[in-house]
Amino acid sequence: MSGSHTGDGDGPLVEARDLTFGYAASPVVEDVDLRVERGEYVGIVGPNGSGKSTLLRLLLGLHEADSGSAELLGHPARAFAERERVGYVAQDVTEDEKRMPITVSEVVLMGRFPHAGFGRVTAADREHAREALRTVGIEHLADRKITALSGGQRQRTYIARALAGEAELLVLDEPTVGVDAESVDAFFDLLDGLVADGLTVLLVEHDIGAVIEHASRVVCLNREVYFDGDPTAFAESDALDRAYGTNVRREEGGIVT
Ligand SMILES: Nc1ncnc2c1ncn2[C@@H]1O[C@H](COP(=O)(O)OP(=O)(O)OP(=O)(O)O)[C@@H](O)[C@H]1O
Repeated sequence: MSGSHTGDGDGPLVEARDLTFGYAASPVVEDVDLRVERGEYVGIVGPNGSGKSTLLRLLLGLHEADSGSAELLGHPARAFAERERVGYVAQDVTEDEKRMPITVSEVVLMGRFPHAGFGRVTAADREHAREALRTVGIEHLADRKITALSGGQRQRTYIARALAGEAELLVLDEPTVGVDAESVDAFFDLLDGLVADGLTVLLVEHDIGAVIEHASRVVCLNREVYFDGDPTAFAESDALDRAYGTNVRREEGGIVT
């Protein structure tokens, strides 16, 4: 999964220092320090509107920080060029996507383009793409138009594209929104398997219980970082109550905010 890239040594895949950003005058992400090492599985939680998606976009270099810095695989995030090394599964279906009358297998094959010699996709590239579809369990959807997928199937398509591209880091923004409970369990099992195979995962997720169960580390955000560390310690800490500004109920089988 680590691909053929070796240039960045063993440094962190993500490194943010004092990262601050606001759409208008007041910041929605403030003084955030975050470091993600290779092999980690980091879950970002926080109340609605707490800056989680914005933070991901800053880390990916899609917004320019007002102050502080964000580095992706050792490069300033804004200038990072080797996009195939980082798979991003965004929350919403983009307008571009809606206009794309292409199939699942074509989307996944696009992950191979940076690897294809002289811009030519080979039989080996196609096999990589098929393998990625098999890994995420949607081989049967290969010829389906991406505009005709459920939310969960779409997420898997973009994960497959990242795998086909040999991404080292997978960034997901609320991948289980609108996905039924059974499929959510299957989805987290899939992520567990990918992490076991060496992929690094950074995930924004509203289901705190799922993050505590699956991630190796939890970051709790409400504009600023309220907690960064071990999931079990997080479940027992008062950071959750402070960040959500409410008493969070801990019930068997989950955490209710
Ligand atoms: N493009 C934008 N222009 C102006 N304000 C924005 C924009 N995107 C987000 N915001 C505001 O920034 C704040 C943080 O939003 P963000 O989407 O990062 O939060 P979030 O934690 O991901 O929320 P949710 O859990 O509801 O998806 C919110 O107050 C939101 O209304």
